[in-house]
Amino acid sequence: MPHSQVDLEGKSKVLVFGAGNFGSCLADHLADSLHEVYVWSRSENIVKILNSQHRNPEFLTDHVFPDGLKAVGPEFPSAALIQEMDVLLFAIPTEGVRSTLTELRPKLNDDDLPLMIFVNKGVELGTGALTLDIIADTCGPKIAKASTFISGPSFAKEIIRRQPTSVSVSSLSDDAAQRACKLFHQPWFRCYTGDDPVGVELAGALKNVYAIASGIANGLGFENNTRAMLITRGLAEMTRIGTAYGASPLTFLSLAGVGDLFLTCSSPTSRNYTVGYRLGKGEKLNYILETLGSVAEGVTTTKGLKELIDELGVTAPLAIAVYDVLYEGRDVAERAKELLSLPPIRELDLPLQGKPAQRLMKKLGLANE
Ligand SMILES: NC(=O)C1=CN([C@@H]2O[C@H](COP(=O)(O)OP(=O)(O)OC[C@H]3O[C@@H](n4cnc5c(N)ncnc54)[C@H](O)[C@@H]3O)[C@@H](O)[C@H]2O)C=CC1
Ligand SMILES: O=C(CO)COP(=O)(O)O
Repeated sequence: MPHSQVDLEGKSKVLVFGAGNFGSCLADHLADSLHEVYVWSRSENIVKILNSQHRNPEFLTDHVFPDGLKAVGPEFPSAALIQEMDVLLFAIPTEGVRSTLTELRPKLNDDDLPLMIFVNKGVELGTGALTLDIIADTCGPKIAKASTFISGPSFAKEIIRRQPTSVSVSSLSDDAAQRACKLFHQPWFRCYTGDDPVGVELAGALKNVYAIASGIANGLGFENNTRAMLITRGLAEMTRIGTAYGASPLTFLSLAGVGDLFLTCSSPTSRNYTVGYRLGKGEKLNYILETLGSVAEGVTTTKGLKELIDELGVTAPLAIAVYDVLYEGRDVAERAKELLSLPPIRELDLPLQGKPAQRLMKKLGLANE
């Protein structure tokens, strides 16, 4: 039976790309549900220790992984292994997606394509591209249209302890979203399907920028009222950007939207919040990134977002302020003071345009010229 027809309520073969915090935790979740799971790491040490001691020496180091979980690498997985898989799950930062898919593409069997699921939360540096766009460029529209995006309030450190968690599972293909949902859904990991991957991707990427802002505010000594202001005005800004892009405004009220925004703006478990907090305390960005030990996608996303905001012509004072602090060397306290001195505006205003998403849908053959 072709992999695309495999009923994922049964047991599936899954290859996870990336053995960082999120890749390891999702591999653990799926192996625990008795799927046959392989995780690829570029680190020889991680592969060795995961296979011999069922531990990841760099991420989630306290956790003992299921015996059935197998690590592969550091070489890129072989065509033979890839073609055996029902599902490929990509848990690598957005900056690595294009090169990974370029290497993967010739190894795929076009007559028997696996379900492809992406969990990264960012826009590509230099191009501002969403992952859906990167997939279309590297793998073509057929694979892009069937790709699925999982996003939502989901700290790896809590999933690994089976804290009840919910996520948005979105794809242009309802069948693919349903299959991904069946694969992951458990009482402690509830999945909600949807058909706005553009909105889900934008929400997941943008919330990281506002998490940096929230961390900065807390680092500067501001408390709960200020955080609530940032979350609410951040949501208005995200929705404005997303709607101008062509996403549904409702997506920003989903788990991938306000759910993840609330989570990452409120907790030091968030790496993006932590980057902001340390900036607010006066540390230098380079030093923070060198010592963080894990990716904070919001830092690169802020750069791509600035270009997108300019292109769309939307008002996004919080995102621009984060950009100024990260990339223009602006002093955090001074920049916060400027934000607080802005004149009042109408509270809710959504421009309905959507040209980038329309261009992307045309590329995928889903919209008329
Ligand atoms: N940690 C979390 O709680 C969550 C993370 N995410 C997203 O998942 C993605 C991965 O995040 P984490 O696993 O937390 O990051 P991490 O920093 O813990 O691990 C990233 C992993 O990707 C690998 N990697 C980096 N560049 C690569 C490349 N070019 N090719 C192949 N592998 C590469 C690294 O070696 C590492 O194993 C990010 O986009 C993040 O926003 C999403 C939800 C929750
Ligand atoms: O996206 C996340 C949880 O949903 C993780 O956030 P950080 O990348 O800021 O740690």
